[in-house]
Amino acid sequence: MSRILVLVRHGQSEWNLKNLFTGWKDPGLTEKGVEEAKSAGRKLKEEGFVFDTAFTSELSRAQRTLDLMLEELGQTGLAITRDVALNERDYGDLSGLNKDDARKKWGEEQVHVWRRSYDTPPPGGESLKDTGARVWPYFIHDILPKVMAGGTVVVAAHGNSLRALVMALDGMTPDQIVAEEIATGVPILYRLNADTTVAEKRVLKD
Ligand SMILES: O=C(O)[C@H](O)COP(=O)(O)O
Repeated sequence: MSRILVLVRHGQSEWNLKNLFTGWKDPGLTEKGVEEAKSAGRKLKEEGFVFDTAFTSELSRAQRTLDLMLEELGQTGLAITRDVALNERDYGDLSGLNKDDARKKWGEEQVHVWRRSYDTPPPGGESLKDTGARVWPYFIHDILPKVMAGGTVVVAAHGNSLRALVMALDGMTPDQIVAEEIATGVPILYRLNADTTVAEKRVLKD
């Protein structure tokens, strides 16, 4: 019974590099992002992971990251389920704006609240709570049963869709989640107990 869940945020995107709010926009990976994805795959291979199934969002940066990891793992034929529920938080009216320009316009504190608070949505977009309201049910109905069946499951997704998942798995409060950052291309491993609680968590940093 392995009950392993691996979460990976996509590698650096073109808009991460340009420091733009991205949300549901769909830029590709940079060269560095491609390298980060390959390196995540190599780390998982070194650890001996063989996945039973994979999940990703409907955005190409997460899909490409997953494909590159699976190539490194020699698992290109793996079944992949793509679902909009795993997409990045919708950044609404901020999408496409430069993050430093936004700080100049609305102030450092307001922008931080939009980016990291639990329940304050950016204008026209989703709060982390809103993002969780679509990520959590999808996780419970579609992903968790595969893990609980003894599977080894990989999820390639986004900074905030993964913050929502980590919040639930780690039992974090709305205050605690403010400080949680998910790095690009760094696998986060969870091994679950038979009652779905977390037996072990490891972050595969360099
Ligand atoms: O959508 C974005 O801009 C990024 O992927 C995540 O942004 P954040 O660091 O502001 O949450």
